[in-house]
Amino acid sequence: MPADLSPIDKAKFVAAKRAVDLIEDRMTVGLGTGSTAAWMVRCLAERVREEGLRVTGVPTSRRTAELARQLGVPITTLDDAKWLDMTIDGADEFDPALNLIKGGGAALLQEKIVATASDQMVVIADAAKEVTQLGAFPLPVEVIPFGWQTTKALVEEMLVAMDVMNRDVTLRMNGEAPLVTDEANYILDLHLKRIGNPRQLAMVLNQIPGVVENGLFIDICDIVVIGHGDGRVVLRDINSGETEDGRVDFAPTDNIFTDLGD
Ligand SMILES: O=C(CO)[C@H](O)[C@H](O)COP(=O)(O)O
Repeated sequence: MPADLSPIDKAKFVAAKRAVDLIEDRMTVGLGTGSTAAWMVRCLAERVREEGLRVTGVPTSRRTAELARQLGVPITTLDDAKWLDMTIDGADEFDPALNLIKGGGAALLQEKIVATASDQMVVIADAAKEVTQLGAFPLPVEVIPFGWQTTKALVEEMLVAMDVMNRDVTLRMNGEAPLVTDEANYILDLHLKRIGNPRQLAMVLNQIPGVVENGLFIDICDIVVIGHGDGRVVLRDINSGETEDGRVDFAPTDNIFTDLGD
């Protein structure tokens, strides 16, 4: 086991491990995208290997599909699965109502479709992702490349009309070129600092021609599992109102480190 794993990676690992314990035999599970979700795929692969857990994963990105394949987690498409028991995914921010900002890894479109098609969405996060108000993390908005500058201008106009004070909008780049998502779209990042009414903003953004989807996940997340660097794990369930405070031993097997590519 690498001795130099950072506290943040330990926090991501323990959150992922606790969430993977929620998976039952024969479930169909949405597999999120990002560094925390990658820990989840590794922990899930362990259960498949060690316990013979029968699970079918629905990946939310090409990256996650590739990792699942490498680690031997059976996967299918959303069209095949149609409906899922659970999705486990990371987030860039979550608020007290478990509303989220997602899309830091540019997979928000597939992530939202898969999470919405699931009985339960479980978010796994290190404690730094918890905020009282969303918006410090730039809000990703997926737009089609055709006429993206017009779409950007329309987004800016809408932010003025909504009296949003901080409204810098930038095109996400990948080196010199625009970043292209798995669905061949672009991402606009909205630097808003704080979002007063996330529900309203999410609805208004999706009315703009050229906008495919936005990274606000409203009323989608059911459970958040918050990991800490010392092994403490807090699980909050928005439906039952219950909070569980526990620990996960940081004792991953060597196997789990075989694919630390992120
Ligand atoms: O929304 C996402 C990808 O589109 C990720 O879940 C989000 O960016 C969190 O990533 P990480 O776990 O690496 O912090």
